[in-house]
This record gives sequence, C-alpha cells and structure tokens, in this order.
Amino acid sequence: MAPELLSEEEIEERLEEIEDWEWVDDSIERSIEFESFMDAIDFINRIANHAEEADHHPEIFNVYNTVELSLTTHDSGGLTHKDFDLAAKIDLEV
Ligand SMILES: C[C@H](O)[C@H](O)[C@H]1CNC2=NC(N)=NC(=O)C2=N1
Repeated sequence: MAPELLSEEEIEERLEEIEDWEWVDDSIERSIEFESFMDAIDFINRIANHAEEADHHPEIFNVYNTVELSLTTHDSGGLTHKDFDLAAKIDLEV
C-alpha cells in the first residue's frame, strides 16, 4: 500500500530536520557540489544502497562534480515519510 501523503504542516516540520533540502511542489530537492567527478559518483553509489534498502528511489542528475537530487513518492502522488527518511540518510553520506 502506498504511504499516506504528509500535510503541509507535517512537511514544514520534517523540513526542519533536513535544512539543505528545498520543498518544490510535490518534491524535495538538494544540490551538492563535490571536489571531483569520482567523488560525485562514489556518493551516488552510496545513496543507491540506501535507496534499494528503502525501496525508494531518488531522481539523480549528475553533471561533472555536482549531483542534484529530487525525492517524491510516485505511488502516493506527493511527499510522504519515505522521502524525508531517505533524505536524512542521504545527508549522512555527503
Ligand atoms: C514496486 C515498488 O516498490 C515501487 O514502485 C516503489 C519503487 N521506488 C519508488 N521510488 C519513489 N521515489 N517513489 C515511489 O513511489 C517508489 N515506488
């Protein structure tokens, strides 16, 4: 079953835990710049493991040493706890 959508209030509350993420429409986004392309790719590989574990997959956009991430819960049509739980795990890998 798809997880429940969070209310605007719940979203605001959970955004406080992940300050580097921005709420954009039905998703949360974060952009990160690394020292090198390989650092960016290593980071993507680390977060891929978290994504598989959670069965929740971010949109990942990489150009050279930058990685842009976007999280939403497609099955629910917006933001759920799954997005914020994964964002918090991703932050530990930066
Ligand atoms: C069947 C499978 O569990 C679902 O399709 C999962 C996979 N990964 C997913 N990732 C994201 N970001 N949103 C989803 O709704 C989603 N659903």
